[in-house]
Amino acid sequence: MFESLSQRLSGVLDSLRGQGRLTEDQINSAARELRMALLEADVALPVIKGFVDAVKAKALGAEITQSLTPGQAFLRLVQQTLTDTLGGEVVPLNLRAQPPAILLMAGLQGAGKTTTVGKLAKLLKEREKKSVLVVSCDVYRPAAIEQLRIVAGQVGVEFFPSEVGQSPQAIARAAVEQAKKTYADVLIVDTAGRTTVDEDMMVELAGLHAALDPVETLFVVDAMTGQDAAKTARAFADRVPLTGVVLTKADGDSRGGAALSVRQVTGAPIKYIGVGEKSDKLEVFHPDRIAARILGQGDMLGLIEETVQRVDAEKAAKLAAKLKSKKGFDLADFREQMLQMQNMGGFDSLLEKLPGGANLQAQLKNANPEKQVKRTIAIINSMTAQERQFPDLIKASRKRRIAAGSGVEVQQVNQLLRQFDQTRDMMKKMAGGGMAKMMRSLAGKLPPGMMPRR
Ligand SMILES: Nc1nc2c(ncn2[C@@H]2O[C@H](COP(=O)(O)OP(=O)(O)OP(=O)(O)O)[C@@H](O)[C@H]2O)c(=O)[nH]1
Repeated sequence: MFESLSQRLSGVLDSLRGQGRLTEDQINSAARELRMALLEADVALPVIKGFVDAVKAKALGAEITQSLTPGQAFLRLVQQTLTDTLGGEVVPLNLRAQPPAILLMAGLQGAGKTTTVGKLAKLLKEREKKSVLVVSCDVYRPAAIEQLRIVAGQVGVEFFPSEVGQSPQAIARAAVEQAKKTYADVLIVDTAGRTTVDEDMMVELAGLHAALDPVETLFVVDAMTGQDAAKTARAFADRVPLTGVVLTKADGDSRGGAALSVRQVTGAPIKYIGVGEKSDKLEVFHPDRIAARILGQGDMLGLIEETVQRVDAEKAAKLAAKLKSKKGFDLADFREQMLQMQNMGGFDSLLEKLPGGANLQAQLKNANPEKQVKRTIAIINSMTAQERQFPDLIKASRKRRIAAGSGVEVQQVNQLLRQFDQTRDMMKKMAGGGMAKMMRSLAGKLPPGMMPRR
């Protein structure tokens, strides 16, 4: 995410690290570098000016010039300014309305509106336990209505059919009636987008807004379009009161200009960030965590949340019980853990949240964890049930057979067995109550609604 900006900023900060003191000249030069990095990231000019002025003014103050570790103090200052520029605090989705809470989606064609409707519907259904109805008011393209129908089916929410030729407002009103009749908690209304901002689109959107009186009007915008994204958002915000922005395609090689400009240019907070095409690739936008990620500090809390959400709580509980039983932890359990890791949905998004910046991520990606997990599962699959239960008894001749059966070298079978031993030792230590303690303390730190409810 925002890789080039991340590298540029980390470069500026690295050059200050380890300095005993920072002179005014060094601060001015770092400020110039920051300005260049933000220009390259296609951040809107007034935002750059505000950012650099704020950093410079504070950096020249006593806190940094007299700090014993000025490089670190400067990093904290940039991180805080970056967080503020991205919006400061998380602004949660507002669903406080007489049901159905209506979410109106707006944006240009291809920005990712329909995909985002699906992602949002899934998130509300699975994490908030809301019943969701979706409807398309794109009466110009039957394919758009069909796309929403398919997306709704994929994420398992109700779809209200509409047809080309109907008026968008009539569709919207009928959908509200349907939502009331079926006691839906949330109604998400997808709208038609055009390739550029045009008057007809604005009039239609303003009409829909007036007819629906939505609790949220979310502007969906492609992060790849840089500061243009902020300008387009501004044009929309001038016509309908936007309550939030969804920044899509942040997984691409977007330079970061949209994320850094949108809040200040429109006043509307970024509420979600789209990080992939699949329906689970939508994250709540945490300005502080994104700032930390951009500066290579990682996002451990995000990583933990993602892990907790995706791990199957029931299986984890069974595993914990088994650890305490006489049988203990065996290779079948180890395989189960590997399958759960696969289930965590793409290692890329996990790696991105580790501290260490782009370089470490690249190194880890080269190690190809996905492939290693697959190989581990293949090796365990080639064993007999008894071997999985008592791996210590596997003889050399069997190791050769297992290696041949799973298409690997014997050395890799040995490596897996060593890895299993280490994991088993660790699990034994945790079984003494450590695991439960860790989970409880984690649960206390997570925002409500983040723990799995299975
Ligand atoms: N990589 C990536 N692709 C995305 C993301 N969100 C949407 N897309 C892709 O962007 C393309 C356009 O998305 P749509 O949801 O069809 O866009 P739309 O705004 O509804 O477009 P119209 O219906 O034409 O107005 C699709 O190929 C999506 O898969 C994202 O967060 N990451």
